[in-house]
Amino acid sequence: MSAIPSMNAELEPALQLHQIQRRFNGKTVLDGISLTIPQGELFGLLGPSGSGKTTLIKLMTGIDQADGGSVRMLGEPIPQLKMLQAFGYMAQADALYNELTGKQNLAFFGALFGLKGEQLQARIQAVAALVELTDHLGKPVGAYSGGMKRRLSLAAALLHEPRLLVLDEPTVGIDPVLRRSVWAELSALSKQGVTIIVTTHVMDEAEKCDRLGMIRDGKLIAVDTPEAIIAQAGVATIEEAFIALGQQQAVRSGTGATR
Ligand SMILES: Nc1ncnc2c1ncn2[C@@H]1O[C@H](COP(=O)(O)OP(=O)(O)OP(=O)(O)O)[C@@H](O)[C@H]1O
Repeated sequence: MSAIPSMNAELEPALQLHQIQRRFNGKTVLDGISLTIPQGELFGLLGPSGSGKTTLIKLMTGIDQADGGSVRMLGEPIPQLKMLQAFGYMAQADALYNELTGKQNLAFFGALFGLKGEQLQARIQAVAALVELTDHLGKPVGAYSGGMKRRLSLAAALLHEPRLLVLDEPTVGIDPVLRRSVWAELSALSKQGVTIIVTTHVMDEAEKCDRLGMIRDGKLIAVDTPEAIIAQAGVATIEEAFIALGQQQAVRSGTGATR
């Protein structure tokens, strides 16, 4: 595992968001979001397209800054340069170099995290095996399929063995068999104490999370275990809960939307 940023980091929540506000061009995109995610939790963020999931995830890592409220990662205020080593981030759009091979891409990202020599080579092999790309490491990324690029981005986020993983729709474009193996690995990492925050549209993925945050129109409308959210909505599945709680929120906020 990478170095712990502060003496008390073991005792701190992985993330603490307090009253987060974010506006773009005068429009409020995140509105008063408060959320604490303890270390070791597998936390899922669920919400319709445009509800603010990516914006929230960017604020959690310090890639973007809130207009109001505060974010702490492992007890440290975010954004902060030294915290960049503390987490692995997989963006929704793959930030890969098409003209470089898969291996060269991983070597580049590994070097950014201070990995070198045998350690770097060993980590490249380990993460490539994990996402089943070992046989494709020598190919230029421009020749990869969309799913292969997603898998390479996930491998890059895992290279430096971060204590916190922030993944924006990591399984989009990945076939169901590999999706299952990626989730098996996320569950295994979570059991080892790695905190994982993941956005998803896929309901069976949401059910695998320890807790879920449902976001709608920039507000957190439910935060709890999948079972408790289903019970709260008085329905049988997460998908139904998602629809029912969304409709209740729409009625409360007077938007009338039914998504
Ligand atoms: N840099 C930006 N400038 C202006 N508007 C933005 C910017 N980033 C996000 N938005 C707006 O904020 C809202 C929330 O976007 P966000 O990408 O966070 O949603 P999302 O829930 O991640 O959606 P999806 O599931 O489709 O990825 C949208 O209305 C989007 O257009």
